[in-house]
Amino acid sequence: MNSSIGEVPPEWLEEIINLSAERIVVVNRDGIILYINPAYCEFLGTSVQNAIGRHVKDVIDNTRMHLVAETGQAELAAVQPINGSEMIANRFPLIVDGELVGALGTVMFRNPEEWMVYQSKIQSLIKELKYYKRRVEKELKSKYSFADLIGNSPDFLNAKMLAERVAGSRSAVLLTGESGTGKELFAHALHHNSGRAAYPFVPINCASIPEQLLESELFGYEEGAFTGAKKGGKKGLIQTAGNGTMFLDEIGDMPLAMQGKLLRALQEKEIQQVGGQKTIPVDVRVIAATHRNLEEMVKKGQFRQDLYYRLNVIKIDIPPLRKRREDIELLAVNLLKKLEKRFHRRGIEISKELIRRLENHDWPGNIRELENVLERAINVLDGRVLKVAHLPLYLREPYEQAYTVVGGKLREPHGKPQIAPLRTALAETEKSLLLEALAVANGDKLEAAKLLQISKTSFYDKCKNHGIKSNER
Ligand SMILES: Nc1ncnc2c1ncn2[C@@H]1O[C@H](COP(=O)(O)OP(=O)(O)OP(=O)(O)O)[C@@H](O)[C@H]1O
Repeated sequence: MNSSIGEVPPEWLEEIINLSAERIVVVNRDGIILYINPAYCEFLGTSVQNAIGRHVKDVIDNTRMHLVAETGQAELAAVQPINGSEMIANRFPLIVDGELVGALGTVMFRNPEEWMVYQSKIQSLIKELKYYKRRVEKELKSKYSFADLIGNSPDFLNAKMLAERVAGSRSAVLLTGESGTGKELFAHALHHNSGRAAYPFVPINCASIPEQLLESELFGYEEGAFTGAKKGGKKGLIQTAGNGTMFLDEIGDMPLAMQGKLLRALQEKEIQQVGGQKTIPVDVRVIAATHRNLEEMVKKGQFRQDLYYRLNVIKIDIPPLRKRREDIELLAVNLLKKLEKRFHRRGIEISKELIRRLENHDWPGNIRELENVLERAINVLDGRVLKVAHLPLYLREPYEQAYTVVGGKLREPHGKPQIAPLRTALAETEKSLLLEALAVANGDKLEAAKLLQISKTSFYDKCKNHGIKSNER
């Protein structure tokens, strides 16, 4: 073994030992003391000269050093009464060149009180660690089951029944449907009902991760792979999903170069980190989703055919809300219950007129749009009944009396103006515009960002700030 200890002047060694452990003793296999430091001797009421060469049992009360030197079994943090004090002792077998030659004993803490102080510090760190571990685990658990998928219309029930049937399979699933139809919810439920439920569910939004970062996010990287790479490297999301499910949302937005790398990983069931040489085996189930027409994209050369076949083993098409209008009332009632919990409200009712209005809308943003509309309505609700007047402008008739936010003023239906705080008014207007852009763009976020003349990243950030779900990772 290479060691630089020879470089240290021999006269320093004893001081180094004294500094590294307050009290220290070394015995040979027969339990004879070969070394003991002055600090230990002082505590024992003896001297170094007196102790060296004697059996350890004759020098230290209640010692077990000779036993450790015989058995080779370490004893850590053992309470040992010495000279009337409870000490915390560590006893290690000394193994040199593979052979047990004796034992090393250290007394870490002078008394249990000192140990308690250390312990309570470590204990609180362990508690903190456990807390964060639980949080991360919770984040990576699927949050929804099939019971959370609301709807009784025939097309929706068909999709749900197919999903329930294939949940336990190892095969890849491709979820198709417009934005906001519930593809991510289906993915959660599929994972929840599979044999992988105890392992992570890792959603990855292929559209929201900048292209240059996607590879290192998916595959991870080794230390020093590129400038700015974290020390120790970083585990990729595919590895994080180990034994669990990886949900590749907006797969149609994955750049072609990455599609090739992903296909290789899925076929070979192993990955290579960016800047790394070794192959890491991975076992993940893939659920992919898109609102795009992948077949068309394959024809146009925008999506790899081989990857399409690999992902499209089981295809589940989720119908848009306008094709299941009969579910709107049921959905609105259920979403309202969810929102009531979030906003700590109770007993809110929905007027029949409002339900009719909701049923007549085309919902380009689907259930996400419905959820946002109801959330907005709760925010401007003063009584207990949600009415058409609480809907955003684009869902109302132009002549209807309504709550509006105009020039920073919240206007009630009967016309009495109320001043709304500027920040609230601006935020409300921004949120409305984001939703309207999404609605006009048929839920296509890239298109919505273009309409608003802002970047895709800024659009995602704003959606996130307003709780408009954009599945960012
Ligand atoms: N069947 C349903 N029952 C109850 N809530 C639903 C249902 N479908 C969707 N939702 C709710 O609608 C919102 C949008 O759903 P989700 O994010 O799953 O849609 P998506 O199709 O994945 O959207 P995108 O393509 O934009 O990522 C979520 O808040 C979800 O909880």
